Amino acid sequence: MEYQNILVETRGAVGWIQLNRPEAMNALSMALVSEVGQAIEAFQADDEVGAMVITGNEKAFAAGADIKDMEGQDFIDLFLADFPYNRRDGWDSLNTARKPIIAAVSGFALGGGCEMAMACDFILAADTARFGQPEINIGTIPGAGGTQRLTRAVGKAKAMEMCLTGRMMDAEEAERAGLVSRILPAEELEAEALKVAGKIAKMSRPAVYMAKEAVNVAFESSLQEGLRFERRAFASTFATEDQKEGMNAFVEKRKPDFKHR
Ligand SMILES: CC(C)(O)CC(=O)SCCNC(=O)CCNC(=O)[C@H](O)C(C)(C)COP(=O)(O)OP(=O)(O)OC[C@H]1O[C@@H](n2cnc3c(N)ncnc32)[C@H](O)[C@@H]1OP(=O)(O)O
Repeated sequence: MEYQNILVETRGAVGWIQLNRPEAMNALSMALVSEVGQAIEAFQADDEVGAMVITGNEKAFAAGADIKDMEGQDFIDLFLADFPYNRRDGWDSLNTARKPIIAAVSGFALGGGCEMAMACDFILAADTARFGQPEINIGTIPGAGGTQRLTRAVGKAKAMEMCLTGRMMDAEEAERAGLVSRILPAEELEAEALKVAGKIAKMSRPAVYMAKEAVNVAFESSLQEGLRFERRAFASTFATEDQKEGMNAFVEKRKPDFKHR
């Protein structure tokens, strides 16, 4: 598969996707989002890959949707196309991937860039990372999940302030607020993201899928429904060979050898 706007490679068991429009701060053109979706689908279908990483460059993870693409659009164009989800192969693939996806963020993650990072399963941030939903500055609002995912991640007060004023959060504030799982020195981000994704890729794949689904259910259901889902998913791991192997290995004081079955 030939990609114009992203660099894609397999690093061990990790699918690596690097946004690559440095001249435009990795602005998310429709073509770029579509290619991200195609890469995710390809890695999802590849049995050798157990987790993915999406990253940008040191200046920008992504500075949002491509404003030059969008500026000439009017309501009816966007409404009928269901923008920005009109490239369903892009945002939908990200939102529905079963393999875990880590966002490794350096520099700006703004607008759709912040939304793309939040749509990943968790964010590892460089100490240079800056997050924001600045759409208000250009007379619009977030459209790819910003008002919803940011509010769930950092709470109403911070999300409201950021969406109403366009204020950015630096990496430390983002970590304190729960938006990112960890901060790393910028020069260590890539290696650490690869290490963490590689670690996940070695785990039992059915258990990884169930853990991801169960955590995501917490965002979409009541506590009781979530707890019931978790118990059912927990019990079903006992139908896998990997659970037998994992627990045997613990008892026998050795490393497990998961077969993803
Ligand atoms: C997905 C939705 C529905 O939620 C909608 C959105 O995402 S709307 C977009 C929200 N994002 C923004 O408003 C951020 C826009 N960018 C900036 O504010 C700044 O570029 C910056 C703070 C990220 C960086 O500033 P600076 O270092 O001064 O670099 P610039 O000279 O501004 O940018 C360099 C180059 O990149 C182009 N660029 C940057 N962002 C975008 C963008 N979102 N879309 C299109 N192009 C972008 C910028 O125009 C410059 O290119 P040239 O004009 O020099 O060719």
